[in-house]
Amino acid sequence: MKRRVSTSDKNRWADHYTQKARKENYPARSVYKLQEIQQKTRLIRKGNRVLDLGCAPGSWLIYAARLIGESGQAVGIDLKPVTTKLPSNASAHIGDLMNLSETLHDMPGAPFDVVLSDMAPDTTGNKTLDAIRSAGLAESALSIACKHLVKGGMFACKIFQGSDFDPFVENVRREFDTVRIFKPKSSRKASKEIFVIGLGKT
Ligand SMILES: C[S@@+](CC[C@H](N)C(=O)[O-])C[C@H]1O[C@@H](n2cnc3c(N)ncnc32)[C@H](O)[C@@H]1O
Repeated sequence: MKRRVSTSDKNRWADHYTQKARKENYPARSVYKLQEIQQKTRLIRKGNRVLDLGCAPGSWLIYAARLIGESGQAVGIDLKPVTTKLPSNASAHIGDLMNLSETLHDMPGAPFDVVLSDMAPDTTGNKTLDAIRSAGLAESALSIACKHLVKGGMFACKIFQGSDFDPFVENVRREFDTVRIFKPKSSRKASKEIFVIGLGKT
């Protein structure tokens, strides 16, 4: 018989990742989504230059900085400041990525080996509207990746599934050798979020 998932079960689940993040000194449990993506695709490598779009509060940035080591460089951008202390090979900048693409040429580390986007809109509760906004952010991330990735570069991007999801995947397919769609275990089952991964910028 199927067991209903109670609110307390959901809270326990959330607590598991929150507590693990706290123990491992990450400011957010979203780090485990990138960790799963990394285990599946080996997206980020030692010495890489990584651009992290929507980087606050900074857990992806810290994890990426660990993977790339001292010879690499991780640069993050977000509407909000990152207040967590970052390692010396990582930096965070404030900016709105819906209209910042051109100025990214001047960023330290550009052009990049990897572009990540965990950008998400403030959710309204209206799933259709949230998905449209998420797709706008994902398209903006893809356009940044196309302008600022090296040939052969990698891309991983969050999007909420909705009517713009399939066209977005097609747009990524046009720009990369291989495309994978991935729902991490650490992502809430009820969440519409999913990751589109582009391997090998053409
Ligand atoms: C889920 S959080 C990212 C968490 C981050 N990956 C981490 O592990 O710490 C999503 C972020 O996207 C950012 N964001 C949303 N719209 C943005 C925009 N237009 N420009 C820059 N950042 C944006 C939000 O401010 C928010 O911090």
